[in-house]
Amino acid sequence: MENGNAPQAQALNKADSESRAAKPVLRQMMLVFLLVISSAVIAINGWSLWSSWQRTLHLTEENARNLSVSLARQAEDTFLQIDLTLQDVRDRINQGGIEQQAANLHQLLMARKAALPPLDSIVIYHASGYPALSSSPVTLSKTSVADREYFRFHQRSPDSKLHIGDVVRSRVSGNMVIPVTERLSNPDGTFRGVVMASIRLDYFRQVYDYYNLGERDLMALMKADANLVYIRPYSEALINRNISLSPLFTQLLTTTASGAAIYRAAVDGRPRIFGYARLTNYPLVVTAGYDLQEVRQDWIADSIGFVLLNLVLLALLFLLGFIVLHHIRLNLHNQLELTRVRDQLTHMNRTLQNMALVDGLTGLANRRQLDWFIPRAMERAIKLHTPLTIVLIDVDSFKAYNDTYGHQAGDACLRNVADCLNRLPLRHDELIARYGGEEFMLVLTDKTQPEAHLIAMQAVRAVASLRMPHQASSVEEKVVTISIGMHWQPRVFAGVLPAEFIDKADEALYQAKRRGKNRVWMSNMPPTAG
Ligand SMILES: Nc1nc2c(ncn2[C@@H]2O[C@H](COP(=O)(O)OP(=O)(O)OP(=O)(O)O)[C@@H](O)[C@H]2O)c(=O)[nH]1
Repeated sequence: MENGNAPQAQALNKADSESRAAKPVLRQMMLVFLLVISSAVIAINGWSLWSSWQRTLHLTEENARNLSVSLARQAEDTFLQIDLTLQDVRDRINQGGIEQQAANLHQLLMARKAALPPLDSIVIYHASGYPALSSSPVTLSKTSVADREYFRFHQRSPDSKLHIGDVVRSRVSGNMVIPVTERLSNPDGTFRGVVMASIRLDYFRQVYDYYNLGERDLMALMKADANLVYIRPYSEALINRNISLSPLFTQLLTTTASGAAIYRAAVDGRPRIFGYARLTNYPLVVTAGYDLQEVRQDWIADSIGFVLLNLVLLALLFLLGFIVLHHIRLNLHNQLELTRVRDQLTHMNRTLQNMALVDGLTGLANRRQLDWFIPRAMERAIKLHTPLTIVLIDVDSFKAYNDTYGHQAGDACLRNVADCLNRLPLRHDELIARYGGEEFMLVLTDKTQPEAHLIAMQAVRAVASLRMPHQASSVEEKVVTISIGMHWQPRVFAGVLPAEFIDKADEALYQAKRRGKNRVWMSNMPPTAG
């Protein structure tokens, strides 16, 4: 029975170790799954955020470019009106002189100034630099502008084109103004003077303030020589500053007249997303720049909800994964417990079964098993047309043995006899059982009569050869012996009862006893002494 426990214990250990081995594999699989999922979520979100940032940059560039183009058109319109006015004044002077039509020209200057809000004043200067006529209705200033950059430019240059000068503070009005001038030439080409329309810098402040921009965003109007004309946010210190080292002038404007790019502003070094446009007809450039840091902060503020939501989802996914893992572990543990309990029950069942079918003293099959076995053996013999033998064994003079050596010694004697019988060469479909008291029984299948008889003889000789002393024995050798009665049937027919077989064997045993014990008696064969 102990041997029967070993496979069960092995199976139990196997299931246990398999389950233990399954746990880390499952945990690893789940961790890999979570890792793959989280990597995918992070990658998708990263890609999505990157795309969103690129879209934001692209849109901001578009906005900056559109804004700069719009500012360029506005500037173009402003300067065109002034250009036309200056051309008109110059043409009239060329036709009729200044002094000759002073009253008319004065009226014209006043009318044009009134019609053009950006203008601070329109002044006609003599070649000496002193004003000849002005749009001002009051007394003419006596201040010379011969030292002004624009005046010296026209003195030097015979070019009759419109000139936009550096921003100056008007000596008449005190306002910061952009002098827009044209040269007046005598018929022989010599310098006759300058006609100037000054645009109030404040006008650009009004125009640029109209746009709704962030505090660090920037708009600027520059001359083509990279001198700043106006900048928002306004700083007087920056007016007329030259920013020719800006990438706008070193790279961008060298290839395209308008566009957008990210670069550090020359005025404060902050990176911005700039749109830029060069005016078509005038030597001016405008830029509009959105502060990159502010754009990024706005984008982060817009994206933070999305990122947080995804992080929460990721956290939930992990939580769910660990809950599932926990449940799988629990399930495995429960399965293992169930397997263990089932195996224990099976083991207990087998133990009970063995206890019910095995004789406690000798370890041989008991009477219950024998009663179950004989009908099966008979059925098999009927079906296969094979012989069947019942061998009944009785220990000789056993009462006397008990009386002589005691009941304990009697039990030991029975165990020795049982061991001896157990060593007989029986097949797996044959049985040796304790029939009751000091009686044993062999059920032999598919054996010829001589074969069966030989087995019985072997049993008698084997027990006698144990030479267990038995002083009270009626046998001459005074050792423990057995007597055997057996019945051999070449064919078993349906309807024959086990009791009929046993009775015949019992009768034969009686004969063996009667004829001196320590021998075999076969019901249908002559007796043979042991
Ligand atoms: N020690 C012991 N004795 C048992 C056991 N079962 C039966 N006996 C004894 O076996 C004896 C059987 O004696 P009997 O049936 O009179 O036959 P016998 O003395 O063997 O005489 P013969 O059969 O004629 O040889 C009885 O005294 C029983 O008490 C047992 O399990 N242990």
